[in-house]
Amino acid sequence: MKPIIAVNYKAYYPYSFGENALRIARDAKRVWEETGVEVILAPPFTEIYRVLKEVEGSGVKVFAQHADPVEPGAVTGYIPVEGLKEAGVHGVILNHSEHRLKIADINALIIKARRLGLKTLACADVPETGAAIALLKPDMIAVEPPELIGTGVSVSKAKPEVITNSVSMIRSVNKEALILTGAGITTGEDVYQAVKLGTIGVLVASGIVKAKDPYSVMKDMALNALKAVS
Ligand SMILES: O=C[C@H](O)COP(=O)(O)O
Repeated sequence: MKPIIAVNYKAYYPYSFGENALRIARDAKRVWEETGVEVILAPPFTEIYRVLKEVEGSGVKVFAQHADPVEPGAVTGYIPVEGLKEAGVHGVILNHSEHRLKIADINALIIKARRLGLKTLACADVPETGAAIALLKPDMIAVEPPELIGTGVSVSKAKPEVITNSVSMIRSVNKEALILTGAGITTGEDVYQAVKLGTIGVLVASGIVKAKDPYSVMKDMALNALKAVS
């Protein structure tokens, strides 16, 4: 199975927006072409259109960072899944630590996304919530200890037990979901360890989005992920 590098742009300024957002998209396309690793980009809502255009024709997938548990209609400022589908994304991140959802809403959003043909990447803070969310059958689950997010101290090195426990707890209730991890991942070595510990890839933000050369970081992560699965 191909390893996955999922890049959450978050809303870093100026890194996540405008020309910078496009640069990361071009870099991702190059990494996908050169390594065949599955690359997922999650730009801010404002950048979805141009990032999608930039990666068109490649294997790079574009996800939204969030969807609101609302039906389309008089819901000013909210983003229903139907709107994301129209925007052309391939999938959506749900329940990120910085944008949490109630479990009932995660369930409803996963069901709706599936009906509309969108993939779901659901996040959890600890292995136990990862297993609870696994019962809802998202396509992917990323377990990320919130205290390590954005620190540059990787979950693979600081809390490897979070990864191994996540894998065993999630697998006890769901044999199919793709398991990712994240928080503080900055190097290829971090990715190598995460995959060796049982995941199929990582969800990364600052280590790529704020890097001087996002291409080199992404490429190193992709090559290490491949080395770990071989
Ligand atoms: O969605 C990504 C995670 O929150 C990890 O963020 P980070 O790579 O900046 O630690």
